[in-house]
Amino acid sequence: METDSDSGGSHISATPPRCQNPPSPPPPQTNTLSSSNSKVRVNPSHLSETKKPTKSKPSQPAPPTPPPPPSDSTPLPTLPFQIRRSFSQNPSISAFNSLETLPAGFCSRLASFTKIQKPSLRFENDQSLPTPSNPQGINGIKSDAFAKKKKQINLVSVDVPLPPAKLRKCNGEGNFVRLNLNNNKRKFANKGKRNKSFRGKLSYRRSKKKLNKNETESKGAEDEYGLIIENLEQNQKNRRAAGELELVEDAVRAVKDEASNENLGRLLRLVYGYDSFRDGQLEAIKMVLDKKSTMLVLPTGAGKSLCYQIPAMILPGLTLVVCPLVALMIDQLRHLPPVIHGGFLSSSQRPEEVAETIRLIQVGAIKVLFVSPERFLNADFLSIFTATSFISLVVVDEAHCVSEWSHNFRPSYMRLRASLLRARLNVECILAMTATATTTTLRDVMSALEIPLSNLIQKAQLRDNLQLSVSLSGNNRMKDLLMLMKSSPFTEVQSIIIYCKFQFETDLISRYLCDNSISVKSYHSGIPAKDRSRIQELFCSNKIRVVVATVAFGMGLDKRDVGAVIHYSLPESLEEYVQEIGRAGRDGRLSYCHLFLDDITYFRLRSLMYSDGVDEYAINKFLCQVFTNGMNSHGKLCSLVKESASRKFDIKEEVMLTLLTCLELGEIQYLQLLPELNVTCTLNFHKTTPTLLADKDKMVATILKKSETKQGQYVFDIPTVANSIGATTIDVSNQLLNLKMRGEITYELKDPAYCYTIVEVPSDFCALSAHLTKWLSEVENCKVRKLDRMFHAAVFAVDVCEKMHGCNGSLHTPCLQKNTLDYFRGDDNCDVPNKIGQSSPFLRADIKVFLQSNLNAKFTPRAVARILQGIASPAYPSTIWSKTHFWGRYVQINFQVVMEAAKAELLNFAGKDVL
Ligand SMILES: Nc1ncnc2c1ncn2[C@@H]1O[C@H](COP(=O)(O)OP(=O)(O)OP(=O)(O)O)[C@@H](O)[C@H]1O
Repeated sequence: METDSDSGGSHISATPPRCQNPPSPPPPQTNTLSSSNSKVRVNPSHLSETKKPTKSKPSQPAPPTPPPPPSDSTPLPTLPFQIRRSFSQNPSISAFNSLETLPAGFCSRLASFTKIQKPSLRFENDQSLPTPSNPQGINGIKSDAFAKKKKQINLVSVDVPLPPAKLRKCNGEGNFVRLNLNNNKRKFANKGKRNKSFRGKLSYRRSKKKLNKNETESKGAEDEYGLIIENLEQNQKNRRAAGELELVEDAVRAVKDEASNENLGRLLRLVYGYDSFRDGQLEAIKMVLDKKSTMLVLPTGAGKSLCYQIPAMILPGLTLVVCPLVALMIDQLRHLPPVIHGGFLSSSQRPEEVAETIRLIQVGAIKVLFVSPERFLNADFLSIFTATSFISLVVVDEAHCVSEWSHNFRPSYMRLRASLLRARLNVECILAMTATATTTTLRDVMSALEIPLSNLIQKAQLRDNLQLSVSLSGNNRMKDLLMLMKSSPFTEVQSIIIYCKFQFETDLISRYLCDNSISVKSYHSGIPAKDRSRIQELFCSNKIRVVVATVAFGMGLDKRDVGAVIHYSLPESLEEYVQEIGRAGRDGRLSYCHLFLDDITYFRLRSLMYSDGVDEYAINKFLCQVFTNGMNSHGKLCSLVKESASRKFDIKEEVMLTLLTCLELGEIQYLQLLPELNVTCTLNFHKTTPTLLADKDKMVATILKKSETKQGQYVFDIPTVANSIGATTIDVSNQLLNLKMRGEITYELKDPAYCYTIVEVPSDFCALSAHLTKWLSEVENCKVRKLDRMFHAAVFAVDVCEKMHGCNGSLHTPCLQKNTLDYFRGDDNCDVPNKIGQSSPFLRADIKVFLQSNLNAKFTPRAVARILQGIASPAYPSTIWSKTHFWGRYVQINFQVVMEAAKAELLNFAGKDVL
């Protein structure tokens, strides 16, 4: 089985990899929704399909064409941020972005802002502005700016000001400038604002246009008339906005004077248009304004974002929001109310975009900044924050990711420990937010972030408007699904999300539903990002009724009227279940959540829970490589090429990262991680001969010494060169870029690697490997327990509860709610009965045959057990090993039992690597 990247960025103890290899289509069967078939026999053929090869293409050297040298006078002439340079000529505008510092005469300046804003409102449609056909535009904005603006989601510009109107009712339009750049400017800028009479005039204009096709004179007059109306409309809006902004200004001042319920309520009404706070919101906002670090646990869709947005308006410094996924950041950014200027930093941005965002932070033009936890590896990022651009609040969104006992642990979240935040960023207050955390997870998160137990705000983690049901399903789940979709209440529901475990399933199901006249699209991380956002857009605008998706869909999706969520496959934990059903009924209306339960999915998922495990022996070898690399080079740069190391030690890349992070952030700091880098450089010289250039440039001289030459190209390792000249990898990259800009060289980088410097070499490798192995195995067991709890809750609903807890027929809301809430509130460490087999009479014999038929291969017990359970690993990829008919044959037997049997059989084989 191949890993599917739809794990939402999860790592070792998080969501296990998704399987991409399709099982054989289920044979036709007659069971219906009610005729369940819980005793599913495992059919090995379902588990041994051919896998899609994931081999990466060897990269080709770039054609050696030197780029044209740029002009000195215009260093980055075509960049979108050029548009905003006028900011520096008008420093007062920066104040606009901080409600904290709104100047007294602010509103009177609004008129001049709108003068600038007018062209930007018309940016897309106005022929006088740059378009692909008119690249220059009246303002001389070049076509590149036009072409690139779509990408500039975080362009919170200071001379393209806030939207003049729309202070009331935050409707997800977010910051105007960002939305401009999302290609929807016009739509958003005017959305819902034109009054009836204006619409009437527009349609009058349109119909007139049709009638008088050739009457150009009257058309011109009509356009002029339209423009006058539009300008009047705009002026009115600006006046309204000025008035409303003044009110917001007043309300902010009032809250700063006294954070009373009344003052906060007024601000809520003005900025969001909501009448009252929801449960938990006011409490959380007040705690944060009191600078008390807080743990906030509210159900999905309960309005957690507002709990940092309001403080961001009041607090003097920046609010830094840490999000696990870029998509989530962008989504949150879009949902900021227009009065709060936001930005984000991510590795997907171009250096110029990052530089511009940093500049805006430094001039105080950004109030809320979204970053990924990986950003904390970057020394440049940490150095942005100074006495003038300081952080008032750090928000840890999806805070459960901090804990390895959560369903979605991310090692990079370990970087968010309070001690580190305080030491590096001088952070006073932390707000941690989640919708799904067990007591164990909460304790862990609060301890890492040093949040006192008394500062926990926790409300029930399930909303009452979700009607929950489960049904057993056998071999023809697709047919069951179709029947469900064609029955009440699902037929009446406008928007439905169907969650599947594997990418191939989403495509298969969406084809099947399409064939049965249902408007549907599939969504998973294998689909190009552009298409994914299009699908999300179509779904949000009700142009597609159903989305069949993996876990990749939904995080941050705030479509209020999703009426149903169907789980085609069992979720991996109750946390995942709650997150996903939480996409339904965000408008508070009754919504339907159905789960199909089948044993095969459970067995397969349970096997996958073991795909991250590592043997002590492998960890020991890994540690040797990590530290022997730099035995004599304390403080020097070291790197570990991800792909080759992963294959060599048979450890997944995410697990290697987890281990390295533990070595950095554990009790003893053994190393310091640096940003990841492509470390192998293949370089061509163009203008000057290499030796002549080496005479003038120390780095080039070192490159010549440290390179291998292949067909006239110089191939070298960036950290090696950096170490030799006593520079950082960033310095080397910058110098290379500089030479490239001068037309001297072209180069290509490959081999993504983890980079680090060694702080201390461990004194006892064996003890350290034992410790890390034990930890990884505890994390693995925790994941297995979570899956068992999910399975148990679903089985209980269909098999056991029968009219207990008020359940009725196929509706299981009371018992599922109870089981879920008990799980979140109680001890999640306890084992529950499971269906997994503990022995098989043929197991040992099959292992023996398997080993005999693969005498040339070297196996560990774990490797054998993985193959028998159909789990791919870096050294035993499914492309090769799924061809054996033993692949996945023992998926229904406990992994540990299979591993023990493999160990015993391996011991009988002399010459094998037995552990
Ligand atoms: N006091 C309120 N009154 C009415 N609607 C509100 C209120 N607070 C927030 N909302 C709305 O509720 C919706 C969900 O808010 P938000 O996205 O912040 O939820 P969330 O708790 O972060 O959910 P998730 O965990 O699923 O991301 C938004 O549309 C938001 O505008």
